[in-house]
Amino acid sequence: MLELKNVSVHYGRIQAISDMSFSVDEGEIVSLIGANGAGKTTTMRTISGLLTPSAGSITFAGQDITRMKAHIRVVQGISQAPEGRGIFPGMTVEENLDMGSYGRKDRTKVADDLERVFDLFPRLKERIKQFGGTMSGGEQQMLAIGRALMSNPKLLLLDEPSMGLAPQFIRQIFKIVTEINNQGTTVLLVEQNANQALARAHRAFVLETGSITHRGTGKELLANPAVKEAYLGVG
Ligand SMILES: Nc1ncnc2c1ncn2[C@@H]1O[C@H](COP(=O)(O)OP(=O)(O)OP(=O)(O)O)[C@@H](O)[C@H]1O
Repeated sequence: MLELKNVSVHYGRIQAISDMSFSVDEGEIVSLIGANGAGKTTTMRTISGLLTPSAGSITFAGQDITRMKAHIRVVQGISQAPEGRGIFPGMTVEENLDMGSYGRKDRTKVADDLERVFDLFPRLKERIKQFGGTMSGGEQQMLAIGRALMSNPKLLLLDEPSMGLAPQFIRQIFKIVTEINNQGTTVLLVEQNANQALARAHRAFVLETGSITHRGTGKELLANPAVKEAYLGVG
């Protein structure tokens, strides 16, 4: 479904990603783990089209999207719930979700997608008229994921969905990620919470200073001694 080939990304002269290659198959949950500054967010923003690679190529569903504009990628089926959520604080839950379906003409299907979001996150339905900015961190994360689902993506990009959340919300968010995937949406997940991200992933990659250093199934990486020592808090 998605393939990055020899991708490099620069911020001016600073190289954030070096010669990165990986793929995501349809139906998978793929996790990208790594420390602060490893390049996880840069990778996500490059896939969603907010950054352009300085080298390499990205294909999605058989199409070269390396230089495609971000809003066209959304129409093609790539949607991102960004790091830090990025919801519209002065808009209600309903308006935030509406923004996620902006421009879609298939309004009957949009109504079905809204039902899907409310089934996944009943809390959003209860709070439909509440302003986004007054919701708790966990609720805002639900709203960010819900809004991303409102474009009916084939590939959902989740950038650190567990960041800053209380433990009960973290468990809930990861459970919902699996549920979204079971419903047929392919997921690329970026996380510092390596334990959960690997446990939920079909395949995973470890990113260190802009390069992939380990790859395997989620289970393999959970059992890998080097990954355990560096990311899972056990020797
Ligand atoms: N706008 C920017 N300008 C210059 N350098 C940047 C910019 N954004 C990120 N970087 C640098 O690029 C590298 C990768 O950053 P990135 O945010 O992708 O890492 P990350 O793995 O997502 O980290 P975090 O978990 O802290 O968000 C870092 O060295 C960072 O300092």
